[in-house]
Amino acid sequence: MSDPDPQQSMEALASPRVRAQLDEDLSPRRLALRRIAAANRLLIEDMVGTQVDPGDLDAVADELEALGERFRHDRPRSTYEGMAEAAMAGGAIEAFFDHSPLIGLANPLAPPIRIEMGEELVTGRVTFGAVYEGPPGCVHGGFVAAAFDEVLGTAQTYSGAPGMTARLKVDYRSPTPLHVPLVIEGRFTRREGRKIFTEGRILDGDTVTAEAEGLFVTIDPTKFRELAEGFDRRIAGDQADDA
Ligand SMILES: CCCCCCCC/C=C\CCCCCCCC(=O)SCCNC(=O)CCNC(=O)[C@H](O)C(C)(C)COP(=O)(O)OP(=O)(O)OC[C@H]1O[C@@H](n2cnc3c(N)ncnc32)[C@H](O)[C@@H]1OP(=O)(O)O
Repeated sequence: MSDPDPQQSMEALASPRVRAQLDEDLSPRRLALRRIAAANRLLIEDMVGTQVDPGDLDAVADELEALGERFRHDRPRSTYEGMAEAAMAGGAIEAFFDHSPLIGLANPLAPPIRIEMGEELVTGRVTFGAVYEGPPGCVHGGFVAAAFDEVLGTAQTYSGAPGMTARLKVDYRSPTPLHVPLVIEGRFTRREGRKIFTEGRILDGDTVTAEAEGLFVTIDPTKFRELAEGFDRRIAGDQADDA
């Protein structure tokens, strides 16, 4: 038996999360939405602890409200536009991850975490800014857990049959600092039937700030489509009610 072609196995591992972070082959709309999100992210970050003259704050609020009018819509809308059913069969689902609250380059709430996938190790790189503050100068524990969910959620794809998070255990070992480049490691450890076991840690240099174990349960991929379709139906229902 010949050894697996490393190039091929890397391609097999290339997750939509990783592809979602490339700037290649993006439509002008997606590129612009990423720019808007980046500007928005910076705005939110700089707003915390702003030195703007208190007398100018109302004028700034007026400007922001006027800008907000350009994006205003009065009910939730689907972000799945352009995601044909074929997307679930291996097409371009990375547009979905553009909106991820953790890695999404078109989502200003996302720090964003940058994901790399090695042969066995998933590495997330992130610097949490002021808006993620929990204890003074430190990342809020809920965001630490969210970061693990994303990175372990990527690591579980090495099982070949990924699913949804069933359980996430986090041990907070030492405070996780803001404004410092952090490395989040995630590994797939074993699979028992539908249960997929993962573990990970967050590193600030050599210091382990947190460790986690994640249990994922394999689901039929069509469940994601059902969730998306259910969401679309709920929105459509709301709109019909309002009509
Ligand atoms: C057009 C649009 C297209 C979109 C494109 C989409 C592409 C999408 C691709 C990727 C998206 C990824 C997005 C990132 C997300 C990051 C990860 C998350 O945040 S996920 C959100 C948080 N998680 C949930 O909301 C799950 C809620 N829970 C459930 O839905 C169910 O509980 C589920 C599926 C987890 C399991 O339910 P069951 O009915 O299928 O399976 P049962 O029989 O209950 O469990 C199976 C085994 O697992 C154990 N198990 C289940 N839950 C457990 C738990 N909490 N602790 C310990 N064991 C547990 C059970 O004891 C059982 O074990 P025994 O086989 O008997 O040994």
